[in-house]
Amino acid sequence: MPALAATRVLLFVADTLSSGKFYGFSRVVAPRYGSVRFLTRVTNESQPLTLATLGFKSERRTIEGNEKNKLKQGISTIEFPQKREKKVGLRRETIPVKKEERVDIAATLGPFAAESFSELGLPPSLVDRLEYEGYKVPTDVQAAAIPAILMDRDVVIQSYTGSGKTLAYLLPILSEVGPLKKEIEPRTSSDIEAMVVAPSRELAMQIVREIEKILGPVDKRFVQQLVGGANKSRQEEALKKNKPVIVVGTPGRIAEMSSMGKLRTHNCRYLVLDEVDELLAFNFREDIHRILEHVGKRSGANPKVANDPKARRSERRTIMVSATVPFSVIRAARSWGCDPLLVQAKSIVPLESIPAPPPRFGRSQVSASDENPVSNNAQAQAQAPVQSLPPSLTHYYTVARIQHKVDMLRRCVHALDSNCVIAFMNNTRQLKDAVFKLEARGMKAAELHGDLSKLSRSTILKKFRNGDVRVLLTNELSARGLDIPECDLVVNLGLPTDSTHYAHRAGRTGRLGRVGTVVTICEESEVFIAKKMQKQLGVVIQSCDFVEGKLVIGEDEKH
Ligand SMILES: Nc1ncnc2c1ncn2[C@@H]1O[C@H](COP(=O)(O)OP(=O)(O)OP(=O)(O)O)[C@@H](O)[C@H]1O
Repeated sequence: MPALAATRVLLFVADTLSSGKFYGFSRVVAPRYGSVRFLTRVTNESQPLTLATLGFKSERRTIEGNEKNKLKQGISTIEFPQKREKKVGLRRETIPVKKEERVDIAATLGPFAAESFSELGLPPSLVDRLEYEGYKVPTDVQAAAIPAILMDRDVVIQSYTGSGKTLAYLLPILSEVGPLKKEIEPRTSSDIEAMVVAPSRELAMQIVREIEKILGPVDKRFVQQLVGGANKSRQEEALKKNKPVIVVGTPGRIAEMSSMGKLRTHNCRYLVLDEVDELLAFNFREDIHRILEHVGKRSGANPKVANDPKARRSERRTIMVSATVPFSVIRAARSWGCDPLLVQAKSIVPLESIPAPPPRFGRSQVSASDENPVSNNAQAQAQAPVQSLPPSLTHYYTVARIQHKVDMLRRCVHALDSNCVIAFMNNTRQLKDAVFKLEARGMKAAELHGDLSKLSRSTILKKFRNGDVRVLLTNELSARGLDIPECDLVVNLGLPTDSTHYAHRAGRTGRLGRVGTVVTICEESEVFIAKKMQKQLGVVIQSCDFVEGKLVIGEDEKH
């Protein structure tokens, strides 16, 4: 790190957030990496925290005329494959991708927006790999989180589903550990340097694939999956043979390997808890506790550190991530992290500045918006009330008797001409029956749930991703983190238990600015739940019906 930058880091760390002031970015010219952004203190405390108020945006060039066109066409517009070939039933047909599926990140640049990854202080080797894989413009949450993590801060990252949170934490980690890191020096130990924990095998494997993609085919051995249900001795052998720098896994398998002494994590520099609010659930508590206690802890080596809990904590960076961050996460992050920051697409605030929500009584269901710390934070009042759902989603509900719900699903898929559908049910035993009914009517369907073997689960997901399955019937297992960009429709056959669950299910569609539709099929007696969620999430859930192959909006909604 250049001397000037190092000085700023020290100043920054010394001048802690105890002053209650917010921090932003400034640019330092670093000979090796071009210009790099660093956090500095904001002088004008009365202004909202944006790149402009931080003197960040002002450094951006204004792009006009031809250059703007070029930027839109070449640099900043992400283009998805224009055609998706898919087998529907026995027919094989080519489905053109909808026009709206072109995501123009540059057109929606927010206050923390950056025009390139190199602007954010990532090393050139990593930026080259990103370019090669087609990642050219950072999303808002990436532009905010990457510099904050590079500044060695503990963070909680909250941003709506499909907004690119995975790369928001992976890129700063990959710029510090592994073959693409800034300072290339020979590795002196075979210790794990970064660990990512995710609540499901599918999500953990998805993160592994994302890291492998960035590392490239030669270096992908530097990441190792440690998911439950997979062969343990093979995982042990791979750890010994490949000496990975990053491990990604589920809490149970990681905790098991750790207690068996198979994982060398005392020098681990980064611990990521992805879908942290889910990882705080009771069933993961013991494993997560073990992980937090053992990863990146060198207590004993330095008696001064061993006696000071805060110093011990600060040996490792703790990064917590989710689209939904209830106050329980804020509380946990405060006790596990060291002066952590809450990083969102358009703001960065110290967690200490977030007040506890007022106690509430008599609520049967938890409200995502009520529990969202930001809506309780005066700093963030100007922000949209819905922060866990992408704005590109359209929400509907329709009414059907329980025995007609699957048929309503089929009519809904036809009317919306959807080709990649995830339908949620609450009871695993009903999934098989629903698949049978859809297949009998010529609609390719498959079930996905936790009772299937790891191999069956990955085979079904592969088929769904490839377009060999049109409707994936599943339960809560698939609600979190699953990234299938082509998914254009989510259907709730069984109602989600609360608005947090609604948000994660709904977020499987409309990824990264794509259009998406969410339809909840209620019984008459369940309509009030859909209306309650509409209020809690701050979205419009319109009533509709599917008649003669068309979607018809309910009469009362038209007025
Ligand atoms: N800068 C970028 N440019 C293009 N594509 C991107 C960029 N960042 C992320 N993506 C893609 O966007 C999709 C969604 O990203 P990701 O899965 O990280 O979202 P998320 O915010 O973690 O969602 P969720 O809350 O549902 O877990 C992925 O397919 C990812 O590869």
